Amino acid sequence: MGEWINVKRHDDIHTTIVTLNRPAKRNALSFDMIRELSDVVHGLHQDHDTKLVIFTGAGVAFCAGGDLSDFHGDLNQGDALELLTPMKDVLWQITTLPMTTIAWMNGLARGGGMELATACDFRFANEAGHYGFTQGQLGISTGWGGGTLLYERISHQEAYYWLVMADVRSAPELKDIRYVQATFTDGDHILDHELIKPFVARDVEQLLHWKQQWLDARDLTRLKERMDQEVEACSHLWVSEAHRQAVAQFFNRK
Ligand SMILES: CC[C@@H](C(=O)O)C(=O)SCCNC(=O)CCNC(=O)[C@H](O)C(C)(C)COP(=O)(O)OP(=O)(O)OC[C@H]1O[C@@H](n2cnc3c(N)ncnc32)[C@H](O)[C@@H]1OP(=O)(O)O
Repeated sequence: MGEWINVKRHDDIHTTIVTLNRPAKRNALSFDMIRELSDVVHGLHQDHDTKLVIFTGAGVAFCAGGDLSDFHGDLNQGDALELLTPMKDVLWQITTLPMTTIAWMNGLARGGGMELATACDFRFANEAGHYGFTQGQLGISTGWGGGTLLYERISHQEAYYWLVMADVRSAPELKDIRYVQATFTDGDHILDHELIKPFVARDVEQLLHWKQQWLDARDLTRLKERMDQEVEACSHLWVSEAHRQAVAQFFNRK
């Protein structure tokens, strides 16, 4: 078991649950966590016996995005580019995993936490949570490639509008724009949940085939280029006064 990322394999049903485990910080992704998550995801790429991977968070949050103590407001553009890139690589690796992936959004998510969910094939959201691509409120744009991925998940019009509004939405609102497949209220026992049972019922070959079909339907070279461009664009906004002030305001809020 890792320090920040728990991995629980259920070999009998070919399913693995990956849990971000930093509840006191709302599972905000520090550099250490990103390194650990990267190792986990690379391991999954070599795993030919798993058909389903479920990403979730411990405590009340799915993920509060990048840890703003690590991704702080005083980085220069080059440093921001360098520091944002590893998580973009993780999101790329998650997107291209050979098995079906689900974001079980057990609670709130913000910023990069939404990007992580967007890298998964399907999303289910707790009705108690609230969710936002709030980067626009921080003077930046999505920095890990998740804005690009959002255009793969929902209509271009809704994606564009949400990124500009940068607002926080309820789970039913996410369902309205088809960002999540369904919402839930009782999500503690993931594998027993009615929403997950149909995935578990499919066999390994079926799920691997459908995932490959999804990957084949995309221009992955262009998708990767667009994710790289997104990180570059975010790194330029990172040095803006609006961003520096927004991060300072977050830490001074209490
Ligand atoms: C870097 C990549 C970039 C991207 O590509 O998008 C990003 O992800 S930028 C980060 C975007 N995320 C945010 O702006 C979220 C900031 N956090 C919040 O707005 C709130 O904390 C919350 C997530 C809505 C939760 O609110 P609440 O339940 O009221 O808890 P607290 O605010 O008291 O937080 C508890 C604890 O967690 C720490 N925390 C939360 N989020 C982060 C974060 N992103 N980075 C670092 N630390 C975070 C918060 O400081 C509290 O710590 P303590 O004060 O020590 O208790």
